[in-house]
Amino acid sequence: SPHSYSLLHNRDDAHDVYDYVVVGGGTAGLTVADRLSESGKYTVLAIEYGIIEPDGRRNRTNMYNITSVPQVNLNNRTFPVDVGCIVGGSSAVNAQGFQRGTKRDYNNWAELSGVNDSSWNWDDLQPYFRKAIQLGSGPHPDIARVYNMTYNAGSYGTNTSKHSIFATFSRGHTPAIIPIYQALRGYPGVEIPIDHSVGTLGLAWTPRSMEPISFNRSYSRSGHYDGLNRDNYHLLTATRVEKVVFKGKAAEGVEISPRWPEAHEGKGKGKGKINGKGSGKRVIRARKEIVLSAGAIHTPQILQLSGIGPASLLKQAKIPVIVDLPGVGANLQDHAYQPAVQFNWTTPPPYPEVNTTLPPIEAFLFGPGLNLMLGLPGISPTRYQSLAASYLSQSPSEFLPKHIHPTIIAGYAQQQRLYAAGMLDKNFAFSATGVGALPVAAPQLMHGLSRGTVTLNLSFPLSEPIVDYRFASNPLDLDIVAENIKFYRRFYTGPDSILRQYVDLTLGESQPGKGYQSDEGLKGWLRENLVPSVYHPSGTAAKMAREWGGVVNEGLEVYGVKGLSVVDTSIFPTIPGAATSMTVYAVAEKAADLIKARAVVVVGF
Ligand SMILES: Cc1cc2nc3c(=O)[nH]c(=O)nc-3n(C[C@H](O)[C@H](O)[C@H](O)COP(=O)(O)OP(=O)(O)OC[C@H]3O[C@@H](n4cnc5c(N)ncnc54)[C@H](O)[C@@H]3O)c2cc1C
Repeated sequence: SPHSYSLLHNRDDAHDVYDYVVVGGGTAGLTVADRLSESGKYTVLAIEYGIIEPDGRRNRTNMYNITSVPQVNLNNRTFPVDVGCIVGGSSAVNAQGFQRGTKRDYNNWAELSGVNDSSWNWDDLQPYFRKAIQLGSGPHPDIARVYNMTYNAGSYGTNTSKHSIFATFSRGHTPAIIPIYQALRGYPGVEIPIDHSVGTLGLAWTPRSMEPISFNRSYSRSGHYDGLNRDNYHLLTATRVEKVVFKGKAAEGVEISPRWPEAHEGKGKGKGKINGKGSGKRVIRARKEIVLSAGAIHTPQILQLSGIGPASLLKQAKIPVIVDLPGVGANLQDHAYQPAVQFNWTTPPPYPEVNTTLPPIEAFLFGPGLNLMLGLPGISPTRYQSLAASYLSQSPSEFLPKHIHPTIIAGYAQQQRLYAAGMLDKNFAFSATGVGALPVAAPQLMHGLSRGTVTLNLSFPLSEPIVDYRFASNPLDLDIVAENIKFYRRFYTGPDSILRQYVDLTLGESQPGKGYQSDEGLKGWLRENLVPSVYHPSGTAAKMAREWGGVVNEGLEVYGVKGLSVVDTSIFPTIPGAATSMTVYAVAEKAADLIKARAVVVVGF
């Protein structure tokens, strides 16, 4: 019966009312649902469109099928918008790089709250990073010795319970990366932090979201769902939340529909339950709170379908307006992926004999977790100040969508002020590159200046939303990425480079190629080749002041209504200069504490 088994195969098995309904059984959703149900005091239902499947299979059945609109500044190319559609969400399918942003990233979040005493800053978030992420294991001692690999154990928790998320360092042993590693260590502008978890940048080793010993994926399902078996916690899969239903301004419940006409799981394996009743819609109510954790693409869609969003858009869609919140679906950010700057060795540099019993692994392109993260002063010592000055001189509305609401412009003006300061800071990332054994560098742009949108498809509101990254709508984005290319050209072949004896720029540069020397030439190449997303969408229901286009307050509660909160990457006011999953776990841990603190205990199911 559903009372003793937490996975519901059919929506008809769910109760009519729970204390909490969590929408989305993804990275944040399963974390929050675990924390809200762990005391046993509250009943919790998590609702997930995906099903229980093996992790890591990047195919179309565990990924939504969404394509961006043509990107006008990238030669009208379109891009896949990959988001996990599976229990565990994107944490079940992601690339497992595990990092947090720098101090400035989270201190900016506090600034963008518009309140003086915001606890969403670097210092106040660190205990939540330690609660969220346990140190699986540090590097193997041989690797630490050979590669000077250091890490800060104190950045992680020490819990070894299997109901945890683990950060584990690589056991990869790749002697062929040593020459590039040594050359980077001595290169001007490259600092050596203890690791990237301490809030500063440079050349350091990054763990992965892996369990120790087994090296299996550590993700929200393994750490926050498998084996919990709590009577007060149900997970309903293969079920779509279409919208939140209101009584006045109070969120009462969610309207759900089955993913398939007869929603059930385990078809053909004797596990599923088919009762033929699964095709209609149904409302499930929440006594205390509905938590939207559907991710940065679907959370804004659900809000808009529920009547919370820009009033002008809702009117066009003929959706009654519950609250006019122009920020819903605005402020979309991601990290952009720059195709590799690629050289060929004339003769590869020799690497030393390494005394270890570890088997070597091949890590030619990305290496065993060695990452170079740079701020703009490190990338472009000659231009960073002028780039910051020209950014600051822009009118904030200049590159936002036309006719955008004034509150969005006001919020962007704040972001612009903070990013212009960040451009002068060597610890505010504009470039992150995995380091491997080949003379190839494919940096990500970590703080784009453009802002995109997620909006309802007005013709088919229940189909996938319209995603527009609007990448390079702010032309300075391409200038910054061009500086990244020039950094790697200098590193491999410039006068300071100790690698230049192995690479000849004129002969060895296979990409972009020696034909692309001018800034205009490089930017043209980027328009044809750059990818605006590495699947880290963020910011579409931002925790910012309402007069700055914010959607949720300091408690992550949606402005203007009661009983509705958002906990996922949508609430990031600005994207951190780091892959996003570690941060969303910390956000979910903090959110669970905030939600519990405002709960009043009610007894009974
Ligand atoms: C291919 C890929 C590679 C990545 N690589 C990395 C990496 O190396 N390192 C890193 O840190 N980050 C990486 N990321 C990003 C990171 O995984 C995400 O930022 C993070 O997991 C998002 O968490 P979330 O809780 O916001 O959303 P998700 O984990 O995406 O969860 C949202 C959940 O809501 C469900 N849902 C959506 N709509 C509905 C609805 N209407 N009804 C019911 N359920 C719904 C979805 O199915 C999903 O399970 C990657 C992501 C992808 C897709």
